[in-house]
Amino acid sequence: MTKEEYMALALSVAESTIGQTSPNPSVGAVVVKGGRIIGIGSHLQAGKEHAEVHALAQAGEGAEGGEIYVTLEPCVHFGKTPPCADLIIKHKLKKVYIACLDPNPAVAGKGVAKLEQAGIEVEIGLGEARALELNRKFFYFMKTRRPYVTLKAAMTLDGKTATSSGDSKWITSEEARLDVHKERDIHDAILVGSQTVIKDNPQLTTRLPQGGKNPIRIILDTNLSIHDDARILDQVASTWIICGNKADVETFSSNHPHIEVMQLPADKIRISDVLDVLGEKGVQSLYVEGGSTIHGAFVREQLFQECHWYIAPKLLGGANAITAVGGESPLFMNDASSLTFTSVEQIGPDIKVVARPKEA
Ligand SMILES: Nc1c(/N=C/[C@@H](O)[C@H](O)[C@H](O)COP(=O)(O)O)[nH]c(=O)[nH]c1=O
Repeated sequence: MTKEEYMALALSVAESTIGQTSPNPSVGAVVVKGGRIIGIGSHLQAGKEHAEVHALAQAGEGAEGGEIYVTLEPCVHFGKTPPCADLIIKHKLKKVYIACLDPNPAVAGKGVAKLEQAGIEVEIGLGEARALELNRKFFYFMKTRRPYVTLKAAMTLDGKTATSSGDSKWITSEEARLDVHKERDIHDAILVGSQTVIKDNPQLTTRLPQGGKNPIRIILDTNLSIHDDARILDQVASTWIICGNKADVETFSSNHPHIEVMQLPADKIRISDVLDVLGEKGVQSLYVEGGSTIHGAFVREQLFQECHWYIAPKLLGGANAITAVGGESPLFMNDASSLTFTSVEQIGPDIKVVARPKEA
């Protein structure tokens, strides 16, 4: 295998753990000696061993004089296990290939410096684009201390997410809705507005055949208006409610002591305040399932990093049907958010379009 192929293997191993390592990044490592793979490892869960620790444990003494391919710069800090840079030095590897540097400015380059000081050759950048993409959300959070926001909407071909009576069951297919649960599984949190809770009474849990992690359910509810029997108030998953400063938190909390309520200082909920609060709570990735008014707020304030549009081959019609992105229309087309399509894929009878705002 070529060095590109060894790094591609490390990247594949890292990609297979996306969503399960939060708040840590997903990392993969491959140890090679004499053209033979002698160790493969990935970071599987925050608090557990890093990828290099697993790969080097598998390689054992045979690692001496070998090379390691790692998708993120080896750490220099003492966590659950000693720094990976020290472990690589201890195993006397000859060369380290690093796909991308740590995004944290406090540690970026420190792992490389430590390895080079110990006389180990380091090559940076092999598979860098794929390494940056795989931890895109983590890197964004590290840089901004705000969650990476993905807007998700399911709509008819003419952009409707419900009929004028509010009916939306179902627009997209089972297969497309299953894909939504895969997205929920890899996100730290999911967010909807109180209108969606009142209209749809959603569970907002991850229901995959193979199981999965429930994201934290975040409800924007200015006046704590959701009904006491709403399903998201059950104890199947964590639920946080963000409300305005006029809401009667005391009464709500006495009725629902297990629900975390975050009261913002203003009477209206501003998305930028929501993202600051969630960032402080360590939420790195946020999946916004709407509805229309919520999407309108995120789009108007340009506070999203990605949108996933699931489009069904149906035409609903009706100027009074519910549109995917509500709120006020800008006066001019120039005021539209300019995006770039990053992928379009068919899922069953539907298509999933992923688009991102043009890099600022
Ligand atoms: N109507 C549709 C959706 N509807 C999305 C939201 O309006 C629902 O309230 C939410 O997904 C329900 O969450 P649950 O209770 O956990 O299943 N989403 C989709 O992908 N396709 C649809 O056709």
